[in-house]
Amino acid sequence: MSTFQIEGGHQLKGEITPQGAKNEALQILCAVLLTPEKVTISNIPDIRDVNKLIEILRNLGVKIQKLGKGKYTFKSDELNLEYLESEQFKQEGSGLRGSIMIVGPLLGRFGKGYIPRPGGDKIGRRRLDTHFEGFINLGAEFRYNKEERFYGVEAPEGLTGTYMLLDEASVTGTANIVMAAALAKGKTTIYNAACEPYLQQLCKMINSMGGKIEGVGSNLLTIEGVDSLGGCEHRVLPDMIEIGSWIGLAAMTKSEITIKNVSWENLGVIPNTFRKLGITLERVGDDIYIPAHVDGYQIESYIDGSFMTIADAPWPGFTPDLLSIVLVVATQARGEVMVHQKMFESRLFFVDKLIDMGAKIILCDPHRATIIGHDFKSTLKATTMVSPDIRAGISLLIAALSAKGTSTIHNIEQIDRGYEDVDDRLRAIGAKIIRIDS
Ligand SMILES: CC(=O)N[C@H]1[C@@H](OP(=O)(O)OP(=O)(O)OC[C@H]2O[C@@H](n3ccc(=O)[nH]c3=O)[C@H](O)[C@@H]2O)O[C@H](CO)[C@@H](O)[C@@H]1O
Ligand SMILES: C=C(OP(=O)(O)O)C(=O)O
Repeated sequence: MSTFQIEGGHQLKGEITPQGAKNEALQILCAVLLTPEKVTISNIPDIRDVNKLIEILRNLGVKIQKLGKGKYTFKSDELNLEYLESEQFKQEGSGLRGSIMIVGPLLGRFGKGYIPRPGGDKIGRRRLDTHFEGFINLGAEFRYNKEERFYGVEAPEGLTGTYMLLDEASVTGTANIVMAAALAKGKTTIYNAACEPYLQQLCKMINSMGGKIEGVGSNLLTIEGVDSLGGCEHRVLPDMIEIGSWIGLAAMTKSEITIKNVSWENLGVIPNTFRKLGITLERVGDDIYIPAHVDGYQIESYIDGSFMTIADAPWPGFTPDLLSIVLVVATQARGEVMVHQKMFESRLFFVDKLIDMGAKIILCDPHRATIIGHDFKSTLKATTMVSPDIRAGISLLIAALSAKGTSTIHNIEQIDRGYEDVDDRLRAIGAKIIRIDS
């Protein structure tokens, strides 16, 4: 378990460039399995989850070449499908959430796909029903080995397109079904599809491989199956969750920061949600400029004067992955806000660490927390904490950077799952942070 030691209370200053998006990269990497031809992907973030998935692809027989930082070619022309039934795969496949998305392309192309119960954040129930109901709708046989927690789908005669209404707009579920349907016979219509930029990027990639997907960006996708898909080049978008994290960091440490090349048109309601907390952020070309908030920031109320709530919702609503950051930023705002995490039931429990640091938070129930901001009249106190999940981890890091004294965060592997070289990049803008590997 590695550790960060953080000396807080220093203003930061400078420019930071977001990494490629973790959750898009995980989808795009799985899509290389759709074709025997070469696929070139750039802006792949160098983070634990992505590197684990690349390792799984390599063990599956994908020929992988690194061309430079974040740029790789993949060729899935001679796959070793026996790996899918090995003990090694049972270990490796369960190491992250994103591995679930190898099932769709394998099922579409080879008529079978297997996966151990995938890992990822322990932030509440993370069911896979939407994925497997989708595959069953396309004609696959489903089996589940309860003891080994091992899932399998098979369709030796191939898949057949159909209409389906998803029970929920699952992000990885939609990606999985889209990839399977891209190689099914006939037309598939997916209603209540998730439509995050991650999915829009996946659909654009499949179309550039010769796929026929319409409705990209909406919750109604139509996929005309094709016999085979070809190679392509794809660039991963900047990580919108990292961008939101740096907005929160800038406000909370009263720092003047420019976030470079953010792809504004793909940020949805994220900038305005931070503005509701009173944070000033300006669009300068494709950058976000955040001035130093020397006089703090005032949470808005609704037009009728009622109390602000920030809640998650499927895209184009506010992403649940940024609510932990909103919550920590609110601890130093002027005013009160309720954070309502509707999707995950265990993602707010990390607030006890913030309460230990002196934050005024009432955890109303597992989904809702009310935060009464300090308006910097009282700084958070440094402490020792353990990072429970990726977004709580970065939120605790932001809290530590704003706190008085030296904090310690253990289990920073959780942060490394999704943030590339986070300590180096934050040191470059003035953060006092030391990594202690163990
Ligand atoms: C690898 C990856 O891409 N992970 C992301 C993906 O996870 P993942 O694809 O696993 O998440 P899902 O979209 O399937 O579901 C997330 C949670 O929200 C609930 N739910 C979902 C849709 C809905 O309409 N109503 C609803 O309540 C689900 O029951 C579940 O508890 O999407 C999540 C939701 O944006 C993000 O937090 C994760 O970072
Ligand atoms: C919950 C997240 O990741 P995963 O789905 O990989 O656990 C996240 O990125 O915030």
